[in-house]
Amino acid sequence: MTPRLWVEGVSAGPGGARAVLTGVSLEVRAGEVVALLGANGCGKTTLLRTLMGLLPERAGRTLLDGAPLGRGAAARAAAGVALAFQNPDDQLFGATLDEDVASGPRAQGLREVEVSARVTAALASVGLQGLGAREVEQLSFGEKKRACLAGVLALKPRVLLLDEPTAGLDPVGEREAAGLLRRVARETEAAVLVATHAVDEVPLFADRVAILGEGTLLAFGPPERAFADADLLTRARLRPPAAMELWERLGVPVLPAPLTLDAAAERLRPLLEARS
Ligand SMILES: Nc1ncnc2c1ncn2[C@@H]1O[C@H](COP(=O)(O)OP(=O)(O)OP(=O)(O)O)[C@@H](O)[C@H]1O
Repeated sequence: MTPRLWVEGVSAGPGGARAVLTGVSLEVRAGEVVALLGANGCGKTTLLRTLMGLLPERAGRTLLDGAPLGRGAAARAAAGVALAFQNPDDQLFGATLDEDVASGPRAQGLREVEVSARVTAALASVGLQGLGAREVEQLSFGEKKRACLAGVLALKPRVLLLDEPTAGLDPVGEREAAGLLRRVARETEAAVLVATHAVDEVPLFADRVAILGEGTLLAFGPPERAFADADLLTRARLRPPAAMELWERLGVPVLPAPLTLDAAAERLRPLLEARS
């Protein structure tokens, strides 16, 4: 099946600087969530901005449902690509939350009744219902991060690029966001690519994981495979999810290691019960 988003040998870099990333190839299927991991400065934001058309591809190409995407952010937005920025102040410009989230659907030329329905649904899905009249400037940082997510959800994009959407959220909010990402991908059939440092949450929301490092893509596959190579993770300045690390530190011989705390608990419980 043709993937919704197909990144083929893309090299990317900001401004006049040399390419930060070379020859990155990955794909995101419709309804799938792919987590983009890597150390600070490895090029996650650069890749997302390039896919959005805010930076030119220095080599390679990007396809949507098998057709090459046009150049530039306007062409890519019109094709259904949307990016939620890492820094909310780069994205939010409406006076109130309602106005901000409405601006995207309004620019798509939708009727006001549909715009209003999209705003209500988007704010509810990120847990900001009832705050629509609040001034954007008054929102807390975590609320601004949710507002950024609401803004792109309201666009109903075919490809959703999210730059560290959970950074700055409280721990419960971080878990809720993981569930939300999975639900959004499944329900809207969007291809979702998420740059993140939240390794413990990644197995909760990502179908596949792309690891960036050393100026390129070091691994791409399901979480249990992408996190399996300890040397590769060290080179990428990453660590596996805590549940997997615990398994390794305890030296549990039963592999594969669990990826989540729930999975670890389920596997350890019978062992502990057998001892008591
Ligand atoms: N306008 C620019 N000119 C020159 N270099 C830049 C510019 N913008 C970013 N860079 C550099 O490009 C590299 C990649 O930055 P990028 O923001 O893509 O990293 P990142 O993986 O998103 O990092 P983080 O996890 O810290 O958000 C960094 O070394 C950064 O300093």
